[in-house]
Amino acid sequence: MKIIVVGTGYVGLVTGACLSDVGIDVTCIDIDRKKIDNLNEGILPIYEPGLEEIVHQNAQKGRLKFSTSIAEHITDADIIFIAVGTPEGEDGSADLQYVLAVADQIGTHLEQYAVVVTKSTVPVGSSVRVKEAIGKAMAREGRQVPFDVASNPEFLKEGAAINDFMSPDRIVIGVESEQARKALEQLYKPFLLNGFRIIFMDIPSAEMTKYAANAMLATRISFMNDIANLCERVGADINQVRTGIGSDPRIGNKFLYAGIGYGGACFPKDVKALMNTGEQHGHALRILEVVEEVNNRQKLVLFHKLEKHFGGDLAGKTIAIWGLSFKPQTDDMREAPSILVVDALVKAGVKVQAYDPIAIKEAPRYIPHDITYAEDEYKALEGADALLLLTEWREFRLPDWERVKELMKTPLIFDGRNIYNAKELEGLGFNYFCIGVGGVV
Ligand SMILES: NC(=O)c1ccc[n+]([C@@H]2O[C@H](COP(=O)([O-])OP(=O)(O)OC[C@H]3O[C@@H](n4cnc5c(N)ncnc54)[C@H](O)[C@@H]3O)[C@@H](O)[C@H]2O)c1
Ligand SMILES: O=c1ccn([C@@H]2O[C@H](COP(=O)(O)OP(=O)(O)O[C@H]3O[C@H](CO)[C@@H](O)[C@H](O)[C@H]3O)[C@@H](O)[C@H]2O)c(=O)[nH]1
Repeated sequence: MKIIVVGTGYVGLVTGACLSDVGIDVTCIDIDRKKIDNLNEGILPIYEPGLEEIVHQNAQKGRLKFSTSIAEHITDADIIFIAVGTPEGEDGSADLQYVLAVADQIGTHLEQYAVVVTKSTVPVGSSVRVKEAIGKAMAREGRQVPFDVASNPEFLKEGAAINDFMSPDRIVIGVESEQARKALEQLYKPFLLNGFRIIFMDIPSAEMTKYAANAMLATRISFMNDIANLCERVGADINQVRTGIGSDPRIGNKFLYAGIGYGGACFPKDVKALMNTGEQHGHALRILEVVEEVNNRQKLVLFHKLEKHFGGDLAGKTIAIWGLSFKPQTDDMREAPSILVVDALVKAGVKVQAYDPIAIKEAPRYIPHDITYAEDEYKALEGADALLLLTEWREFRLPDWERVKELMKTPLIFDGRNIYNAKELEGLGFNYFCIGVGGVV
């Protein structure tokens, strides 16, 4: 079996690497020549735990190749994955231009039957548009080659992508032909050995499943953040409330963590795209409007606590930040709450000293201010009036508190991820604030 994966970002590279790791011959294609040149030299474009090793091993064995040319590699491909970006368009809809450009290329060069699978997150109806774009390109070239389209949305989480791909809870596949169904069943066999399952459905339902899943998870997070803010006001503790409600199997204990709002390459844009689909079909998704509003507000909740603490005047203060990426174990800065927090701090006249173990290289592309990027977490604390914990990297969990206190001008901590223990820190002489805990605020 031979596979092509078009788009070599977080999803495409993980998909290509993991498929090659079970023995399949994979070529990853990207329009970005620098990315491909680097990959051919063993340099990865992203940070994802465990990915580098898999890429190197399989590239060495000749099972995983990288190229900029669909034309050169499409000849004997059985399955072609489209895994390019679907960024937010001006009106909030998913921009399909990259997906359709790939479809055009496929139609231009396809020589024998293949299944064209959309892995990118795309609105309902996109597979129809992919099919049309392929057909149009074939007509332009004066050829007719049989092909099928399918939808196989990806559910991996950044920072845990390899495990999510290798041991998926489920694989969702939308098909409209038996031949496509068989090809994809065969492809995913190696991943089903541990009892995981493929859920086959029609294509529109598969496309909708992806958005519904992300919108549901985003809703849980906004719900918990809203409850957390209420907990602060009534003297309850969101951490205890989470344990209490999470023990009900109908609710479950995952994705219930209050914090500084959801960010990343997916939830913010997918919630907007689903709302846009609703509007286009005369059915406004009112719940998601509020989910988004609560999230936007939550991203600045820590800043407002800090501002309140200093009586509304932050000018001239030095603030340390630990963590810039939108979540731990990734260098991804897309829609990271840190971008808004830094912006608000700088506009309030604050000197920002930030540290992130991995995203520190990527951060300046997203943070348009001249802030200090510290070499390590302790350097960021020098002379700081307060510390804001924005991303719960493991290495921030048990710092040397005595050293932290010595370095800071004032022992004041605002924890945006609730990773520290209020009593312990207060015992050590810190003034501690977190999210959703009455009495601590
Ligand atoms: N990042 C995630 O965790 C995640 C998880 C599940 C689904 N998704 C979805 O998967 C899709 C890809 O997301 P991503 O985060 O991997 O994107 P990304 O921005 O990291 O990568 C996209 C890649 O596609 C390449 N590309 C664009 N046009 C191309 C073309 N015409 N030919 C070849 N390559 C082209 C770009 O150069 C880039 O390398 C999106 O629809 C996203 O919503 C993302
Ligand atoms: O209880 C929680 C869980 C997550 N988050 C935040 O939510 C965001 C997203 O986190 P996560 O879902 O772990 O990472 P992503 O890589 O964005 O993964 C989501 O988006 C992907 C792209 O569509 C999907 O494939 C995944 O299934 C889906 O979890 C981050 O800002 C987290 O800090 C919380 O605030 N509280």
